[in-house]
Amino acid sequence: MATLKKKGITTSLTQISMQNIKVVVRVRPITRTEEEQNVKNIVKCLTHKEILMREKKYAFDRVFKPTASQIELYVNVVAPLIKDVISGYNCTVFAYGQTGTGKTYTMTGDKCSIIKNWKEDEDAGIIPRAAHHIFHELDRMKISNYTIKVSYIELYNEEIRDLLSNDENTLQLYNNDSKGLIINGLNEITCYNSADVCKELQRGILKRQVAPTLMNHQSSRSHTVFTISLASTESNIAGEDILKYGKINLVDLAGSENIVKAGCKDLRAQELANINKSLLTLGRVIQSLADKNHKHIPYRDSKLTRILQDSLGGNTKTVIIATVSPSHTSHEETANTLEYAMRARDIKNTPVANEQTSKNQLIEDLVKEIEVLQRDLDAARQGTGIYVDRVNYQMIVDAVFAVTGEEFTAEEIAERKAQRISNLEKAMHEKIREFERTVEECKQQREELKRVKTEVKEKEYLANWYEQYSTSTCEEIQSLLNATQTLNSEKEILLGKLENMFKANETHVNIARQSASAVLSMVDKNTTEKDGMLKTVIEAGNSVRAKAQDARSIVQPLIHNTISAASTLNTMSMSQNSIQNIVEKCVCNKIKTIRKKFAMLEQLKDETMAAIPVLMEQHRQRTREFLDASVNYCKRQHKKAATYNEKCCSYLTILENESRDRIKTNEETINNLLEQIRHLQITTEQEKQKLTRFQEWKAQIDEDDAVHKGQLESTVSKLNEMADQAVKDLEESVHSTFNNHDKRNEALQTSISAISQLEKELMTLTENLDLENKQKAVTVENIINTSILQPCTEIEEVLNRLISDTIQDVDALIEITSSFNDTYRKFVEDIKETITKQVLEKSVPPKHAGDTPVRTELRMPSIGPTAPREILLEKFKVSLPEMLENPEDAIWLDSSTESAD
Ligand SMILES: Nc1ncnc2c1ncn2[C@@H]1O[C@H](COP(=O)(O)OP(=O)(O)OP(=O)(O)O)[C@@H](O)[C@H]1O
Repeated sequence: MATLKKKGITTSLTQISMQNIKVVVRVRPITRTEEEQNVKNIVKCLTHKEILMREKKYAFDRVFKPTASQIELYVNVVAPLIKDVISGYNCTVFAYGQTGTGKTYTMTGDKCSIIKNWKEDEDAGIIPRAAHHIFHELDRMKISNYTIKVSYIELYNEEIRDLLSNDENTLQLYNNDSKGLIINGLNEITCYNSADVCKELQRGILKRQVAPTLMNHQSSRSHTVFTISLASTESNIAGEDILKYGKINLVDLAGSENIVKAGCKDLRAQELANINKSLLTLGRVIQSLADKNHKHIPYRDSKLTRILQDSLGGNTKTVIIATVSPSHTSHEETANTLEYAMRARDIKNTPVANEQTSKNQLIEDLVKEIEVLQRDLDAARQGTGIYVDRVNYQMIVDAVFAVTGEEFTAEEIAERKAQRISNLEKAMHEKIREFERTVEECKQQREELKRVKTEVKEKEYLANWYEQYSTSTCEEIQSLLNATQTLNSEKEILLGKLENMFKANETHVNIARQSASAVLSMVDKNTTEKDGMLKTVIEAGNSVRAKAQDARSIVQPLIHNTISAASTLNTMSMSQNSIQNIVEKCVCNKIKTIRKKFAMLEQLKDETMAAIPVLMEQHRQRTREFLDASVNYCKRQHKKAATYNEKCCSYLTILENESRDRIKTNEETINNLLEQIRHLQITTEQEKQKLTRFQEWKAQIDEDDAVHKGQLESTVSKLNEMADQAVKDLEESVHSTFNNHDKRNEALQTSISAISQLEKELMTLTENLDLENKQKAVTVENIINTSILQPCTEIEEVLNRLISDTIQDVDALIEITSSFNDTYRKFVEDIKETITKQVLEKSVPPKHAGDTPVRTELRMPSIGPTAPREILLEKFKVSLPEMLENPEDAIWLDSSTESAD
């Protein structure tokens, strides 16, 4: 049995000031069909509170343009009511308007799917959004002890159907003094989350009466009321439990238009009359409520108004959403709706919260009521007729007087009392039955509580185990994933490095090879080209080879390292693959197990949730803690990862630096090698140039030598000629001496002076030649010393050899010259001696006048059998002037004496 009214007797109400019910208007956008029909837009939203239609302005609490979203409407209209519901108010939101103007769209939304967040879901209507909002708000306010129930009824053809019930029976409405309006047999489904509410809504929608109309292909012919009721308990400062009851009725009315015009041709007359009746009565109720002078409000004329009685002029907070079409074709219905809504604005409600009542207070109230009834019962038992206890009678009289201000006659009072007593008797019996039922329920609940407690313990244990298990599993998975990630990233880095190292090594090896081959080829070339440079080049080649060896020795460990790194990487990738497989398997298994456990736990959780909301809170708390712990754990992991990353980065930097240093060293080595090769090339070039210069100088020296030789030869030939001439002259002079001693002497004197002159010239020439040769030798020596000795020992040797040869030649020349001088001097001395002897011997004056002087032959001195004729001549020429100078020293040959040579 469900109630649509708060529990009157046991709940006292706190009155709040009266307030007008809130009326908002929502204008639907023009539909595609309407667009195709080229309908005119006759509705204009002037401000967010004013609307204009056919030059008439209407003001409402809020006007929503066709572009207004579902969220915008909800936030402005329904969201403020949710807190009131939690505080214990009854609230009603109903959508009123012509068919096809968006009542159902506004209340449930087009899709009516389960929503994840009331603030975010775009399409959701008021009902699913409000459901999520209530749960969210309870969670936010940390209210854990609550029960949420939903009911969904349809009012069709003046019959009430339970949309959440499996049977098709219609439900009966009746008024209960204490409980207000009761819909007998209505199902109230307990929901534990917003998804449950949405599921129930979807279930109900499927049962709803819909039929196509010309205006809406899925037109609702019925009125529906979806109610979410909330009962929550809070403890006050005294430690008493405070109960709060609040609910929200979400009403989707049938189309307010002329049904015949809307195209419902297949309706039976009764149906048509009933649909209109409900709406007409609603209109009249609104009209009456708006009219301050109107006393009778025809709530009872239709079931719709009976159900909505408390929402219209009662203690409920009410909002009417009037939906209209902007099309000119619906101008009449739109005008009606707007007029209707305008009238509804004048309705005043007196919203009151179901005062927070403690359980003890509730029991106290019940006990008092039972006492009153008990007294009446006793009085009735003691006499005939209808008896009321004196105290009760006085209370009744006081109450009646307080209400009407009239006094009644004893008969009237007796009649009323009898009526009252019979009512009270009925109520008492009802109460007793209810009390007994409550006691029974209490017993059952106690047992249930026991069972649930043990279950809770079990589930707590299971939850703990699951928590621990899931934490450890999560940690394992996380660590495995981290390890995999680290391995992956390390592998990537190492692969990158390996590639770079391979490239660098390749380049180094190529460069080294090229350098080595270039150097070797150069060495070979130089070796073949210049034997002289062989040693140097070999040495240079050796040093280059040594450097290349060094480079190789640098490169080889790198290659070795690279290969070992590659093999490590291979091993790592293999181990990583195996780890990945293990992880995947492990993760799959774990996930399966977790899923199974989770499903099991979900089931257990559902049961637990149903039984004890406290457990829910504990569970939530634990979950929160677990989440906090997880977040902390994640943070810690993040920190660790960051530290590890830093370490990796520093390690990488070190590696990079090392590699860079190695590359630098290699580059430097290679540069040095290249520099050396370049230097060698330059040196070789210089050597070549020097050699060429040297060859030129040598050629020059040879030329000079040849010139000198030629000069010498010409001098010698001249001397020979002169000597011949001198000999001739000497012979002639000797002859003339024989003829004329004086003349001869004079001639001899002339010859000797000429020879001495020649000798002097010869001496000068020789000296000059010596000097020149010495200078050239010095120059050559200098050139050799400065240019060749230093860079190339082989060239030095060659040059030394050449220099020594040249010196030897020069020395030989000098020696020859000096020996020639000596020989010549000796020869001259010999000649002198011979001539002197011969002169002394042969030039003995004739003892007698007229004696013919004896012709004596002048004999040449012997200089040994080996002396050539030229040398002898030279010797003679040299010694001749001396001889002529000192005739007494000349060696004269006897005319009879044959020359020995
Ligand atoms: N504000 C709106 N924005 C977008 N589409 C809308 C809007 N209002 C209504 N519609 C669309 O108009 C069509 C009719 O809407 P709906 O079924 O909600 O009308 P209704 O007033 O409930 O009609 P009925 O009284 O016949 O049940 C739907 O397809 C709906 O998507």
